[in-house]
Amino acid sequence: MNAELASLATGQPSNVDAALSAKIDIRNLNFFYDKFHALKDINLKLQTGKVTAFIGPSGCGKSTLLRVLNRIYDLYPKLRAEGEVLFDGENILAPGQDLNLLRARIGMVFQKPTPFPMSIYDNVAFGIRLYEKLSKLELDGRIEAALRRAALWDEVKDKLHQSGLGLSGGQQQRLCIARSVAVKPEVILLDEPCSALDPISTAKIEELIDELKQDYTIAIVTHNMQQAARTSDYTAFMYLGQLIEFSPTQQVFTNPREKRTQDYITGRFG
Ligand SMILES: Nc1ncnc2c1ncn2[C@@H]1O[C@H](COP(=O)(O)OP(=O)(O)OP(=O)(O)O)[C@@H](O)[C@H]1O
Repeated sequence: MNAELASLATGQPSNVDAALSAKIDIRNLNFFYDKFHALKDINLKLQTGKVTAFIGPSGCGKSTLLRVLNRIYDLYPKLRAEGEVLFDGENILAPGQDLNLLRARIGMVFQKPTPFPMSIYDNVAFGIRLYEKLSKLELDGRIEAALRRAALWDEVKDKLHQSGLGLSGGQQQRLCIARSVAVKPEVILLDEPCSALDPISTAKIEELIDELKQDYTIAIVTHNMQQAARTSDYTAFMYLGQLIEFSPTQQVFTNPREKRTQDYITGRFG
């Protein structure tokens, strides 16, 4: 078997040290919106402590894939996943999972900032209060740490008890990242986190991704090729529900294996 086929068969990107560990190992994943087959036999590994970018034309299944990873689809009837998603070796698609715990371990930040209609402090405290009983002092410490982690502390430290909805779009998105980080997840899923942001806020989020990857495994969906190239270690190119190419980011952007990847990244379609 040549390297490309081996890479697709194992879900391991080509040119990757096989000794790297997979935080999430997606095996033969198929996903259906009722009768519509949205993800077709996906095999892919998210390496621990790395950033994996998902790119591809609108409707190719990027967001669907991210939503499978923390089982958001369970909230809706007639949606179903087949195959396996191993998270530290355990299949999270199997019945009997504690979905609240899963969503704390695999956090998600959406395209549109979604702060809750409550104070900045309570937004970040929300998830912590669900899972842990902390003293006021401990909670204060955790909230400060999460806001610092999300590069937002300096901008909000004097107005923690004002509404999160009063922040700018870029600040709201960093608040959502702080809320996700506060519950100490292991994986963070970012679904086009910068699409509603200006270039300065976008640059801040990108810096943040770089910083966060020291502690977390990150997956990011983006339509911005420069952003994928800047922020990620690996890039997955999807098309019509299939994984077409999965390689180290530098390779995808300098020497893609597939013509369809080349056409997409050079703007020839999509
Ligand atoms: N709730 C739903 N019910 C039925 N079909 C859906 C649903 N959500 C998505 N789809 C379909 O599944 C396919 C994949 O959609 P998805 O949102 O994952 O694509 P995407 O690559 O993230 O697109 P975009 O870049 O535009 O956000 C599309 O054909 C879409 O129409």
